[in-house]
Amino acid sequence: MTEKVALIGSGNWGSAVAKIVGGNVHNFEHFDKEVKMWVYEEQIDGKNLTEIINTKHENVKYLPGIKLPENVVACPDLIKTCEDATMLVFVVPHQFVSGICKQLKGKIPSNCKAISLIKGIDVQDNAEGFRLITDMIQESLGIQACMLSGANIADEVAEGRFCETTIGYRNKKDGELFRDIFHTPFFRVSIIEDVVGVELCGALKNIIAIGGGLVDGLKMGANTKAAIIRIGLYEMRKFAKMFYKDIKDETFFESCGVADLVTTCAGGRNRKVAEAHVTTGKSFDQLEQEMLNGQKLQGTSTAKDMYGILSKKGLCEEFPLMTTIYRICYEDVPPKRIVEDI
Ligand SMILES: NC(=O)C1=CN([C@@H]2O[C@H](COP(=O)(O)OP(=O)(O)OC[C@H]3O[C@@H](n4cnc5c(N)ncnc54)[C@H](O)[C@@H]3O)[C@@H](O)[C@H]2O)C=CC1
Ligand SMILES: O=C(CO)COP(=O)(O)O
Repeated sequence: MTEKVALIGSGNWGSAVAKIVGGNVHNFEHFDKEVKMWVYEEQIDGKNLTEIINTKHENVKYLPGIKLPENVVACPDLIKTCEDATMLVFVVPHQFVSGICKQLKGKIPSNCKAISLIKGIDVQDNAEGFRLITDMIQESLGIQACMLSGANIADEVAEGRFCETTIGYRNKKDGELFRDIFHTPFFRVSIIEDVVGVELCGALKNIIAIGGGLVDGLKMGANTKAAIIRIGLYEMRKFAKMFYKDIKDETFFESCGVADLVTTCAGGRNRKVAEAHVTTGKSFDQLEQEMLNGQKLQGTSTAKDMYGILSKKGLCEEFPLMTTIYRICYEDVPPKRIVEDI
């Protein structure tokens, strides 16, 4: 059977993976060579971004300087992008997934499979708990979803610098199929049977990355950064296992676990904006606008979601690092409390 891949999202990471997937479909007989990519349409110098991508073969706003394969076709219509696909790759900031799933409901082939590359969780107002993005995709669209996450800063991946990543699967055949479209000699994919573990590592590390940036802004040095990473990993594992006892310990040693935590505390957007929060005193929202040119921070909203869950369950004292990071982001608590309150 011929598989047809559609990419839902075309931001910084979405564009980097478009380069990989567009290249890899040529390596296997069973993949359709056209890869449609849904673009949230916007105007750049009076032109549609989709038109620019389809003529220049470059996402000039979200991944400038990187050529995309010509078989990646940008499309502003979500339904048209997905209606004939058998493999859906979700790669949008987490706050937009629920709206996308609502639009796609009943509009995709029933034999579709999905993979999420999204680092975040879904928390509805007044809800006690939270929902995984892969569960949201599965429940709203009635299809199985794998999860890909790893130490993967998009610009470095797009430049072809070696790194690893992790795919979590429930159904091994799906995991292998998705590995085929992502694996390259410079983007090494491991597949493991732990969707939830891979997903929670990716979501929670974004909160800790804010902590990494705060201590950079405070010029606290390498030992303090290492402490934030260690305590962060401890809280990530404790939280994940508290809600999902079947998550495997080994998952935290994969690229999606400790490696992503290290890279994101060293070089990610959450880190960069948190550092600037300390040095400028500006709010995270303002800095996101000023520094990221339309890219989205995931760590602050995840910290808020997490705090909502912890406070409703009376668990804040058990997770002092995540709680303090939330308070610094949203309650004007001074950044130096990051080391005083943990
Ligand atoms: N950038 C990176 O280095 C990495 C990002 N990720 C994860 O991948 C996911 C997607 O991130 P990026 O591709 O970097 O996105 P991004 O941060 O570049 O986000 C901007 C994208 O959101 C779109 N957008 C804006 N408003 C929208 C709306 N109302 N509805 C739908 N889309 C809208 C923009 O058009 C643009 O494509 C996130 O969960 C992120 O944590 C994972 C690994 C690496
Ligand atoms: O997830 C990432 C790297 O693996 C990117 O992190 P940021 O969103 O902080 O840039």
